Amino acid sequence: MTIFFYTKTDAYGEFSNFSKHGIEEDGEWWPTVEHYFQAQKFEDKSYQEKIRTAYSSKQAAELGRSRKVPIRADWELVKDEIMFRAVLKKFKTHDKLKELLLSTGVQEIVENAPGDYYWGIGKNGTGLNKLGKILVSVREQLKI
Ligand SMILES: Nc1nc(O)c(N)c(N[C@@H]2O[C@H](COP(=O)(O)O)[C@@H](O)[C@H]2O)n1
Repeated sequence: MTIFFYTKTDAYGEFSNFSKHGIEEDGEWWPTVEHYFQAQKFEDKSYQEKIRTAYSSKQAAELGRSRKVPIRADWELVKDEIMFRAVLKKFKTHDKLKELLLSTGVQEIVENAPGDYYWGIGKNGTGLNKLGKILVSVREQLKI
């Protein structure tokens, strides 16, 4: 069976980066993985802080997707590794989430995000599902 997730309130919503499960990175507390991931797009420290303190993951995503502030030149090269590290930290930080992820066994995990053909599968199912694949890699890492 395949595990699909997308919104925070549906089954496996905890797998979304928008879920309220914070992580500590770079000596700071980030309210969600989304806050951390979006902030890493920028070299501007004050803009990073604006994203870190955004009142919701949705607002953090909006700030991170704005191009009023330039993003780092190497973003496309580093974004997968940054996402993996942040998601791994989330599941190492929250024991209940770790249990939930391990309970999925060997099943495929899919971010059913209609508008996202990179991290999710997009509207027609042809997206790359990078986040789902990262969750599977994190699950493997947690078993070691
Ligand atoms: N809930 C939700 N809504 C969307 O519109 C989405 N695109 C996603 N996917 C998540 O978006 C994050 C990365 O977005 P960008 O690379 O900045 O566009 C990442 O957390 C995906 O899982 N989720």
